[in-house]
Amino acid sequence: MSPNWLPVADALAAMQGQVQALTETETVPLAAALDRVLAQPVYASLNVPGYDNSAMDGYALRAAEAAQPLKVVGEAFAGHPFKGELPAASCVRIMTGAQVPTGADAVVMQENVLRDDADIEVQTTVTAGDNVRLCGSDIASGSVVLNAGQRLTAVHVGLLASLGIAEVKVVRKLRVALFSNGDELVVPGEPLQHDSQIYDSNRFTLTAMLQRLHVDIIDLGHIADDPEALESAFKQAMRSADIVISSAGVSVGDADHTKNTLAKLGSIEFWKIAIKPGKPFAFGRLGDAWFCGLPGNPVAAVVTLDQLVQPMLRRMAGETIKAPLQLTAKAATAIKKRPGRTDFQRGRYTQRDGQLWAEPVGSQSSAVLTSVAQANCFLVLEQDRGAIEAGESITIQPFDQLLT
Ligand SMILES: Nc1nc2c(c(=O)[nH]1)N[C@H]1C(S)=C(S)[C@@H](COP(=O)(O)OP(=O)(O)OC[C@H]3O[C@@H](n4cnc5c(N)ncnc54)[C@H](O)[C@@H]3O)O[C@H]1N2
Ligand code: MOO
Repeated sequence: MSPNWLPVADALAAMQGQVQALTETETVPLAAALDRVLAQPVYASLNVPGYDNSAMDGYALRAAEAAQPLKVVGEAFAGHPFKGELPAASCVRIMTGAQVPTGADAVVMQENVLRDDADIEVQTTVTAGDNVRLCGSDIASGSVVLNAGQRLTAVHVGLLASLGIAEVKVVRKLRVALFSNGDELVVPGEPLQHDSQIYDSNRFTLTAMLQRLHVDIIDLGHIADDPEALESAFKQAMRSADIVISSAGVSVGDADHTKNTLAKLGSIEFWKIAIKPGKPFAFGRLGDAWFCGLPGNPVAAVVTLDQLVQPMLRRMAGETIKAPLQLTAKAATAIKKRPGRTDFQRGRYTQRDGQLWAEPVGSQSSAVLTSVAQANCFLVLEQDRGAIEAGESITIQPFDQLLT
């Protein structure tokens, strides 16, 4: 193995260590809060539920009196409570969500009650607290409901609404400039002029993956393999973005100008990672912006954005980072692998007889995007590992939000 290839964990640690979370914030209404990152913790200013209420349609009563006939003295509906205290030897007809009357300490489901005009007979044993949802049992007033750094899901938005919160302070969106590089590239929709042209698929794949991260994308199109054109794209990108991402031109070919341009306008932090695919990944500084140069091979671009750039983007966006979900599976077939790089092979996992099984799918060439389309996970094969036999344990990483 070349000593210059940085292990994946070291690359991730270096990127995480260097970038900082944005400090600018904005306040957004709840309806626009989905997928934004909280800039400060949210405290509950009230109890949820705000009062003891019934979990069932039935009768509110005192558990200690449940064995005797009880007189129905009134009704309680959600939003329309029973007024006053429950008299002795009586009960209140109550609906789900209605406030439990003062004095009552349990609710009996109507299915467990015999009703005869104005009286009921309870047909079951009753304990105080039965079918009562206590005030503050979901959220206690004064408690932290969500921490700063939380990316808001639909359920988080619902929690905030349940507290009466109409707007939240979030970290401003990350600005990501993106361009692809290569004389062979043609924009989809335009005709290919000759045999050695290809469609610029990477810019569309990467844009779509970035959309899942809810960043603002500054699309600079595709740039020719020309140092001057590249320099001007770099300059435009670094003026407008927090992070600049490019595809292709990071290898050692005569038309691979990305690295030199980065060195000229900024600095290269590292280049060449022990990852397969994606080895010629470049990371550096461009003025106030960060730069990630993804390799041109379509699968390498996908893997490096997902595995190396995504955690860094999340950190810059102010998010508290979680390690990706990794599971242990058994290899369903033998798997080709050479020691030297951590492989992210495209695979499929299934569950059979209580056991996860996984195997590579399609071609493992980094030019073959269809294998990613057929896969549902990465087979994460450790750097020092060699060929794997069927039945050996392997680590899999189910595709995350960027790839599903
Ligand atoms: N002598 C060496 N050659 C190569 C090495 C190496 O270490 N030594 N590394 C190989 C690896 S690994 C990769 S990955 C590629 C990376 O190449 P570049 O990032 O410089 O990209 P290009 O050479 O321009 O293109 C590679 C490949 O990808 C296609 N491509 C480029 N852009 C797009 C796009 N926007 N959409 C779709 N496809 C794209 C391009 O046509 C090439 O086929 O270098 C190896 N070579
Ligand atoms: O990164 Mo390259 O895609 O390993 O072939």
